[in-house]
Amino acid sequence: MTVSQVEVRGAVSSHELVKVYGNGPAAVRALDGVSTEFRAGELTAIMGPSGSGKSTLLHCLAGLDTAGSGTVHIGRTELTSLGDKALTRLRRDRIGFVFQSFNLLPTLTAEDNILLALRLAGRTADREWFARVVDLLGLRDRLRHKPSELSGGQQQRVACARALVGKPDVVFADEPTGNLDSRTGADVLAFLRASVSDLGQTVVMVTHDPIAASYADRVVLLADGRVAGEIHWPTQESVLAALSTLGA
Ligand SMILES: Nc1ncnc2c1ncn2[C@@H]1O[C@H](COP(=O)(O)OP(=O)(O)OP(=O)(O)O)[C@@H](O)[C@H]1O
Repeated sequence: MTVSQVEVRGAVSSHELVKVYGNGPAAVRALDGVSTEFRAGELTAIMGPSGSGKSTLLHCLAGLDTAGSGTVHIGRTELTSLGDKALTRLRRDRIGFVFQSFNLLPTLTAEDNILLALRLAGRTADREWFARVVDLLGLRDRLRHKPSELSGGQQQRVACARALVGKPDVVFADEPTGNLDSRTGADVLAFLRASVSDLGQTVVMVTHDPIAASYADRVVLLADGRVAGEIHWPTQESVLAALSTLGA
């Protein structure tokens, strides 16, 4: 398959992505030529040992960090060639984010948190889509609550709704269950899974957790800043076995 075919098919792709931190003898090659594709309508997990480059890759794919060389495409748009303004617009309009630490604004209600980015962009929410997302996430009776009045799992569900409400091309999730206990973590993973299976969204998630990875359609494995393999229809067992061969 040629690169251009990959660009058109994949929701997100990277080609020979290189990111070096620092310089001289202390330089760290966090990404060392990462070429990979994340397909539309799939939930993909990025896994690998600590320090293998997972967060750096996610941040470069999402336009939160810039690579030293190589390209990233979101659909047909080459993100790596965009100026600051266009990149900000692309992040706002076409990408959703879910972080480990929820990142909700404490003074706003759940509903206002969910809708804030759309309002700042001067867009109005598609009320039918908003209702589907809110119902999928079980947030209907929590919309008037502030984050401090919600449990950690509910706050992360609000963050998922915020990521999905603008119908982004892709949602990037960085350790979305890292701050949750296993039961509420399972709820959030089930919602991310349903956002793909039921709403047709595309999710790329960094995780350490083989259970979280087992919700994915595919796992992309990183080691030492390079793609070290992939697992289709991962199970906890297949993920653990693959990670142990990588020394994780
Ligand atoms: N801002 C930075 N400055 C210098 N080195 C960095 C910086 N961010 C990351 N690194 C280094 O780049 C490499 C990849 O880091 P990254 O955080 O992407 O790995 P990771 O796989 O997400 O790790 P973890 O699983 O521990 O979160 C590591 O060696 C890390 O120390």
